Amino acid sequence: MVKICCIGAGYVGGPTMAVIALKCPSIEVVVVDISVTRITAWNSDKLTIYEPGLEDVVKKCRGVNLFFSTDTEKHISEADIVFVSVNTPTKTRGLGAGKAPDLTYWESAARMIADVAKSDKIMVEKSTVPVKTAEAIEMILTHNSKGINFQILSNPEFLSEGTAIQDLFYPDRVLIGGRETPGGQKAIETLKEVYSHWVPEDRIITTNLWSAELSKLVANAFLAQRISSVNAISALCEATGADVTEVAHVVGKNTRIGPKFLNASVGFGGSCFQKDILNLVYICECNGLPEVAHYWKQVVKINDYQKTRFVNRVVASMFNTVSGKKIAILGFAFKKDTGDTRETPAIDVCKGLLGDKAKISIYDPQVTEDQIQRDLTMNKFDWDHPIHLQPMSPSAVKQVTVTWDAYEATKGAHGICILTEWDEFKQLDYKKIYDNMQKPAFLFDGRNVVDPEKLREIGFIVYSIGKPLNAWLKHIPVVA
Ligand SMILES: NC(=O)c1ccc[n+]([C@@H]2O[C@H](COP(=O)([O-])OP(=O)(O)OC[C@H]3O[C@@H](n4cnc5c(N)ncnc54)[C@H](O)[C@@H]3O)[C@@H](O)[C@H]2O)c1
Ligand SMILES: O=c1ccn([C@@H]2O[C@H](COP(=O)(O)OP(=O)(O)O[C@H]3O[C@H](CO)[C@@H](O)[C@H](O)[C@H]3O)[C@@H](O)[C@H]2O)c(=O)[nH]1
Repeated sequence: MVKICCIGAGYVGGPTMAVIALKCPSIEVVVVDISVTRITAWNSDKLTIYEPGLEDVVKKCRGVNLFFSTDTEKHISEADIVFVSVNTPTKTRGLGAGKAPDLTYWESAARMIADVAKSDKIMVEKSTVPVKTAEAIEMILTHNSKGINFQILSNPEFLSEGTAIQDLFYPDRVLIGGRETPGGQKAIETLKEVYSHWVPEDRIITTNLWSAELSKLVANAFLAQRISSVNAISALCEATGADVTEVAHVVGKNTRIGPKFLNASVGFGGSCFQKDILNLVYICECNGLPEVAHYWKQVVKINDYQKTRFVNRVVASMFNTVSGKKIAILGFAFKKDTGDTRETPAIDVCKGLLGDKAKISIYDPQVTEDQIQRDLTMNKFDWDHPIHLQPMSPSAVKQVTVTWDAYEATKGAHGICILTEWDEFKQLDYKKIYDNMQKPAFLFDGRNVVDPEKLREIGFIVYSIGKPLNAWLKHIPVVA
């Protein structure tokens, strides 16, 4: 029986390995992690992450051919294929701080493999890493190999949170990069065989190692660039009376552009886009390509601009101050159908409003109070380290309350900000909400989930990203 071990039981390691186990009953899959809490949760009824469909898959395979363990050494040494799916955070200090990825966890995983391996292994890069990482890993492995043969493959993951299981069941493509040597090609074939259990052959792309590593960064950069492009246009729409939804619809009808990923928003979030673009920027700089670096940096800059613009719009509209006012935040996760808050725009918006002394009341169907408090007190990029290495939140932010009910969160509020596009926010009784708010009642829709006209009929002053403005908002200058 082929044995797979995956190092890192996070948002990628957990779901990808669960799907491999489900689709390949003849393969034993063990997911290991240094975090005891995470492994305990994976072995319990309350999985460590919320992802539609994941629980079903895990329940079907756990204890059969899918296992979660902290016994890293044992399972690495027994495995034929070792996936590495650990964190690759942005460096916070030293060379490349604020841009380059911190490969500490990667390197320690590679050293662990070299230490405990007793037989030949294929090591698969599942984490998103800078191009040429495989070369560094090869060096660590071969210098410590004790005669063992290691083949390194790059097999970046393209799943999106909230749709991870569907993305894994029906991937647009699976990418496998390897060395162009007979050993490298044989390793590619071995991994290809695993995916062939459910992925059609024409969707499995094989390339050289560097193309595979780079393609992952570029794919994310292109996706994020689309959002920054439409978000930049949203500002122009507000200034001119055009409607960004209509503009995006028209533009997306061009088959060369396509309709997906053109929703204007308060900004993109998530653990990947910003980190991966900064990584790309750093690689360009290191390769003497400052113009290319500058080009991609703008995608992140526009995203920051969009978040600041949103906060300024809220404060300016509410008579230039939110001091002492209750602002309800609907949605804290970085997108719907996930409880993940990494780099969520809600953090920046809340911090901006707190900076103006607002009192904030937050409701998100999947995010706990503890998580929100941690997010609002943590420094930039600290969130991307294994949980047990993250700083504890020193003291709760007192001006923030968290509830499990949208009506409670909005009761007595002066304004509402919608920051995640949860479907349930479309169905709320906005008349009831309006009746329980201070007047004038403001609503700032950062995800374009509500119908602004209907809400204006109720009496709200509504701001929707990139849409024609209320008469009141039109005359208020907003400086981002
Ligand atoms: N989250 C996504 O949607 C997504 C999608 C595609 C790619 N990626 C990439 O995949 C990688 C992992 O992302 P994630 O979201 O799963 O991160 P995560 O933080 O959820 O999980 C990483 C896990 O690795 C563990 N870990 C770290 N060092 C370890 C070690 N030496 N031994 C054992 N376990 C160790 C951590 O404790 C943590 O549980 C990143 O490079 C990310 O960029 C993420
Ligand atoms: O039209 C859109 C689409 C998305 N977003 C926002 O963009 C962010 C990222 O969304 P999405 O890409 O759907 O989720 P991720 O889970 O971050 O997935 C991205 O990052 C992963 C990690 O690398 C990749 O594997 C995926 O292919 C890539 O889509 C979220 O805040 C979304 O709300 C918008 O604002 N407008």
